[in-house]
Formats: sequence, structure tokens, C-alpha cells
Amino acid sequence: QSDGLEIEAVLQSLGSSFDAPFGDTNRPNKQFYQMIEDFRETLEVFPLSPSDTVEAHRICVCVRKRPLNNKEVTKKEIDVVTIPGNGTLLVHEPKQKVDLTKYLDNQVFHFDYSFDESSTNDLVYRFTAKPLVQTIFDGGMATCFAYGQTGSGKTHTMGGDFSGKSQNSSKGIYALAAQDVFTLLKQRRYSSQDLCPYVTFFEIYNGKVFDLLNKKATLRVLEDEKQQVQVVGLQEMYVSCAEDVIKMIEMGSACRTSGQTSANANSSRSHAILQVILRRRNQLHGKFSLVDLAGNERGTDVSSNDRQTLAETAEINRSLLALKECIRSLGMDSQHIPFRMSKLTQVLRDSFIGENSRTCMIAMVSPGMASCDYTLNTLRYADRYTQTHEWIVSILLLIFSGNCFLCILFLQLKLALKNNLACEQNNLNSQETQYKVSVQ
Ligand SMILES: Nc1ncnc2c1ncn2[C@@H]1O[C@H](COP(=O)(O)OP(=O)(O)OP(=O)(O)O)[C@@H](O)[C@H]1O
Repeated sequence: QSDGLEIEAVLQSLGSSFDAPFGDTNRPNKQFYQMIEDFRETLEVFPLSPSDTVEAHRICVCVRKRPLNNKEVTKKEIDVVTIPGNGTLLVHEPKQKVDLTKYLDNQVFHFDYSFDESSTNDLVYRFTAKPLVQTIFDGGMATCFAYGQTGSGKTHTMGGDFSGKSQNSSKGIYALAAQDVFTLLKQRRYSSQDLCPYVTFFEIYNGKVFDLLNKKATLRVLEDEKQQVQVVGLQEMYVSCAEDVIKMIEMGSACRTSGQTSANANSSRSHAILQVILRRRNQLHGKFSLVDLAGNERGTDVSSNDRQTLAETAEINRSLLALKECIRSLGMDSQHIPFRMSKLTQVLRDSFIGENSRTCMIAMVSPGMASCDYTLNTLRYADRYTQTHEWIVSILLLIFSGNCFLCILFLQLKLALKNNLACEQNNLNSQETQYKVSVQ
């Protein structure tokens, strides 16, 4: 029987055309599966191709869907996410009416780019982090975040493909960005500029900073009199080629703090930050921060609910909320960036200030029906950044048109969003309170 399951899993991973003889007999949620398949038949698909134009964005928000993994295929999980292209993503949320009629709530999300399950790291890199490499040569700060539920593919995207348990670090966004930095450094216009590349690699775990290139030494974060944030003692390694950077990625990744969640046996419980820094005569010229964020799971997803795990989860959620606030403020060109809200945003302060800073957020989603709630959470988190741009356009339009009614409507909308944020903060606070109560 187990052989049968394995054969079935392989056939399913080859394509849905092989699915019918097996899937029809004992697939759980067969009706939903069929409804989604029927819906997909009606869609026009425009897959992203490497020859498509890469647009310049100050804040770029993208989404990447990973394929169903072997475990999900064996369990006959339904794929509830469809990427028709043009930056669109659909979640087919299975629902049931009071009379038990099943139906799909098809929710549509729009991003700058959407990558389907067949997209390679190369393709994702081309549209996300690659355009940011130029920023650091122009004396700016670039930041690329991988955000998403545990097991959704953040480390796969940033650190490289896994073959079995070993990771191919040369195939991740970290390494691809490093290669491009060295390609540009060799170009005549930059080779004469005396720019020197350095790398730092550190993690933030439970509000503490650890140097992944120096035996996980604990580091202090201090602010100097000019409000510059310094990570005291962080090793900045000189690198002479992309291979040097790959060695550092492998060295640092090996000592990253991990744990076990229901979705990932080797879950990263820390935010890992790789920085490629350009210095000219020891002065900072540009900095590219590539951030593999900790999974945004809720407390119940982690396999043990002990004191440490609860504290970890509360800290992860707090820092992700802080990050959301900082990127929102950046998008609105706000004078006040609340970077002191968490250690993560504090160490990334440079990324949120200055006119020449560019950010890219890649939201990762798991395709399975069991992950549907978390997928929607991730998409809503990322969706807010896109909304920020739309808001700025709306404000300008309203000011110029002088339309009072629309102004009132807009202010009400703004108030609703503020309330929503307050709610999120309350949720976080109550999560922390629960944690405190459980510790007592
Ligand atoms: N696009 C993809 N194609 C193929 N396999 C993938 C893809 N994305 C993720 N995977 C696989 O899914 C598993 C989980 O991925 P990964 O460790 O990158 O998740 P994560 O989001 O970093 O999780 P965590 O937050 O728990 O660390 C890995 O085995 C990885 O190889």
C-alpha cells in the first residue's frame, strides 16, 4: 500500500493529467478539488518570462508560490493557489454554507510580480533583488525581504535550492546578488572608484543579535550621538569574489538557530541578515541587506508550546509588525520612521531613511488547502504595502479635485485602517499577556 502511495505521489507531481484515476477515488475534499480545476479551466494565463521588462520601483512587493511538497502530495492536499500572471494571485478558499453546500471564495490579490510554482530562483531574482544591486553602486541602501509562513520557501529562495538536506548556496538570491556586485565592480566605470566589498552575516533571535561569521558571538546594538545605529563588534569580512561570499553564506547558515514547526522540520526561528557593503576609503558607500525573516506562524503551529517557544513567537510577531510599520512609513515618505519598535528594524534603520533607499518584499506562500489561512495572512500583510502607493495617489487626486465628500470618505477609510492596526497591536499584546500568564 505504501508503494502505491509513493507511485501516486510521483504521478501527481508530474502533472494533474495523471491525477484522475487515483484522485477521483479517495481524494479528501474531492468536490473542492474539482471546483478549483473547473475554475482554472476558465482562466487565461500569462506566465512571467525572463524576457519581460523589469520595472523600477522604490518599494516592490512580489509573491512566490512554492509547489506542493512530497508530504502534501502524499496526503492528497488540494492546491488552492493559482497564479495567472501579470502580478495577480488567486486564493480559492473552500467554504461551506449553513445548508452544507460547498463553494469557493475566490480572492484576488495584485502585486508587482507574481511567481508560480514553476519559477526558478533565477527568475525570481531577476525581477526582485537584481534591480537593487545598482542602488548600492549609486550610494544607496537596498533591502530585500523574504516573508512568509514557516515552510513556504523563504530560505529556499534566499539561501538556495535544497537537494536532500544539503543546500546549494550558489542558487539563492544571496549568491546571485553577490555575483552581480562583483560583475559591476569589474566594469570600467566602477573599477576606478576604489570601492571595496565587505560582507556581514548575523541573526536576530529573541531580540538578541548574534554574529554568524564569528562563532555566534552576542552583539550589542547601540545608537551613537548622530543617531547612527551600530552593531558593536559585528565582523565585516573583506571579500574578493562571489565564491568568498558563498563560503560565508554556507558558514553562517550552518549555525543559524532553527526549531521544528508543524510545516517544517528545520524551521528558521531567527531573522537572518546578509549584508553586502561597499566602502570607499573606509567610508560607507552603499549597503545591500538581504533578509530571510523568521516564519510568521502563530503560537499553535510550533510543535512545543513551552516558555521559550512562546517567547520566540511573540518576539517574531512583534518584529514583523514593526517591519510592516517601517515599510509603510517609508512608502508614505513619512518624516517619522518607527524603527525603534524592534531590534530588527533598529539594525535596518539605514534601509528606511534617505532618498536613495529601495526595498523589495517577496511574500512566500504554501499552496496547500491546510495552509489557506496562513497564506491569506501573508498576502494581507504584503498587500498593505501596495495599498500605500494607492493611498498616496488618492490623496493627491483628492487635493487637486477639492472634492469634500471624497475627502471625508478617504479619512474614514484611513481611520478604519488605523483601528485595524490598533487591533493587531492588541492581538500582539494579548498574545504577550497569555505568554506571561502561562509563565506565571
Ligand atoms: N520554490 C520551491 N521549489 C521547490 N521546493 C521548495 C520551494 N520552496 C520551498 N521548497 C522546499 O520546501 C521546504 C521548506 O522550505 P524553506 O526551508 O525554504 O521554508 P522557510 O519558509 O524558510 O521555512 P522556515 O520559516 O520554517 O525556515 C524545503 O525543503 C524547500 O526545499
